[in-house]
Amino acid sequence: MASNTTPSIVDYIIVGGGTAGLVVASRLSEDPQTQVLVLESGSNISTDPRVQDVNGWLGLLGSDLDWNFKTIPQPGMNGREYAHGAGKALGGTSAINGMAFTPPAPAGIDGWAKLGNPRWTWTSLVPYLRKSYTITCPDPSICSDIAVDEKSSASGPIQVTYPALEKKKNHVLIQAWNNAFKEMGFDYTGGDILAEEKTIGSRPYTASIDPNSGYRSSADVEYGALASKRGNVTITTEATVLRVLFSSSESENWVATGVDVLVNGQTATIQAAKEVILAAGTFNTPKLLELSGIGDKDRLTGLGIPVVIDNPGVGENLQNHLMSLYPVSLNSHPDLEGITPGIYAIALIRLDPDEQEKLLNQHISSPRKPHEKAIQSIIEQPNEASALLYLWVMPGNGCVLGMIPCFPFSRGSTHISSADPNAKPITDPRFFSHDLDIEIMARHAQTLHNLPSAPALQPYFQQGSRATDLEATKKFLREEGAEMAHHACGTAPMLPREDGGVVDQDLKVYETENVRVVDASVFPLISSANPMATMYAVAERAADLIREFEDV
Ligand SMILES: Cc1cc2nc3c(=O)[nH]c(=O)nc-3n(C[C@H](O)[C@H](O)[C@H](O)COP(=O)(O)OP(=O)(O)OC[C@H]3O[C@@H](n4cnc5c(N)ncnc54)[C@H](O)[C@@H]3O)c2cc1C
Repeated sequence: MASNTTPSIVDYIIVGGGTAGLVVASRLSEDPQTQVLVLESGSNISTDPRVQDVNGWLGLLGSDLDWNFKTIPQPGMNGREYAHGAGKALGGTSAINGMAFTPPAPAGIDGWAKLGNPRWTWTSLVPYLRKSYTITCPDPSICSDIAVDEKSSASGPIQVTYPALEKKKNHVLIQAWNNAFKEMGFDYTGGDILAEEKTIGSRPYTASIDPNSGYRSSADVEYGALASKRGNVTITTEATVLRVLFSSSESENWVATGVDVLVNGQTATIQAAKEVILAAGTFNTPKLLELSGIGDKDRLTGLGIPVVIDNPGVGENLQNHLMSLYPVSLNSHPDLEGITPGIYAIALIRLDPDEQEKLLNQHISSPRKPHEKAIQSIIEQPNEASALLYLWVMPGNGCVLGMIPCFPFSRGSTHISSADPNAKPITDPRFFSHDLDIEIMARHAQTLHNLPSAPALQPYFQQGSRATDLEATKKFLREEGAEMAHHACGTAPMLPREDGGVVDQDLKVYETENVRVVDASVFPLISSANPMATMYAVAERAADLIREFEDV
């Protein structure tokens, strides 16, 4: 798959062979006349048992396959700092992640339009979601048992399945979970996972696992393999791009001529006849933009980097999910004999609407910022969720109940602090810097802590002792109970320039002729849940924009 002979000129240079980069490489190379080069820092580990093993992904964090980014201490979280994973390998983070495959909430994507991108709506994205994955039941009779509709409107390279459904024994606990949420007013939503009618409700857990091989189905294994069969694609691994090069601006916009890349210990210049596409991820893409002279002029000048485009939005708007985990023990109940470990089910829930309205009025001051308005308009809709809960059975009698608030209000940043390409960026998510985040999370944490005593679940769970008083819950979350999910995005956002935007609706970097960003840094608003499914769809659409199949 990977090549040692890197061409010196191609049509498209894709910086980063990760989740998004390999989708774009695979689609652009469908035209045999188009020469595509992927430059990836990591190596090709597609057949490495460590990544294939779907149960071993937690062990990849902090390994040689991880960029090992870190946040600075977070004042809103008792000064804690966090290690943020990011895949350094062909396949990028799709090769090391937790594989939860959760499509975005329709209203969440419509929020992108509300933020100033009228042509990015749920309706415009859904064909690309369908184009990116195929979902298969482990066994049709098993799926009908739990009311999963076998029919799906999707057919694409990423293989998705329902891992917990395979063992019929597991269904009792899943049914109990569904019943518990039904009792709370959140009905089960089986069927097509691209549910358009409503986001709230419980649903089966779906993961990017190939049901035939039982291995991880990642961008390298699926899209990368498609691309590498073609003679017009070169994938060079262990190649780190240092900067994008520009010709002096004769016209209104800057033209990228290529990149400088470190490969085999040597710096080489590679030319792009058409475009440079940055797909280096949420932390490395803004870093590369800044190293290339695109960013806040004072920051760049202070570091001795010649300014190409003064855009203070680069590296700002960082968003990430927080999560809270509640370890509980299962009872030795006959219904649970022989159950297998793994994530069983999820549920998307919302707060009591009156309480939520009070909170929004109390904690958002006027004038409301664009993202505050957009989030409010999403979570006020009766069918939209403000948190995702999940049930994860551990080996033995252990179990973890998890909760992730869907749309955080806090915004952070990631910036270079040195012109040295080897230096890590300084990342400050500013968790809980917006009051609403702790208020909303604490209320959902109370629901989480009460779950084991829900009538439908109570026979199966030993009762825990977590505080449910609101103030105590807030304190607990700040001090130890809130953890960072690895869903960072938004640091080169698709937004109007005056609102801090870095790319336009064609994903083109403002004031450039031919530099695009296609990775999670363009998300103007975080996906309601795990972002990988959204990433694949955005990358599929980006490929059509680049080859002008679609005129947004
Ligand atoms: C531990 C962990 C668990 C997660 N679990 C889930 C989950 O279960 N479900 C879910 O939906 N999401 C999950 N995510 C998030 C999700 O995987 C990411 O949001 C998504 O994969 C990001 O895709 P991307 O294309 O933006 O970046 P990436 O996939 O990270 O791709 C960027 C690529 O660029 C390369 N690169 C960077 N800099 C350079 C450079 N200078 N030169 C050349 N190459 C470079 C990188 O090595 C990498 O391959 C998880 C993330 C982590 C870290």
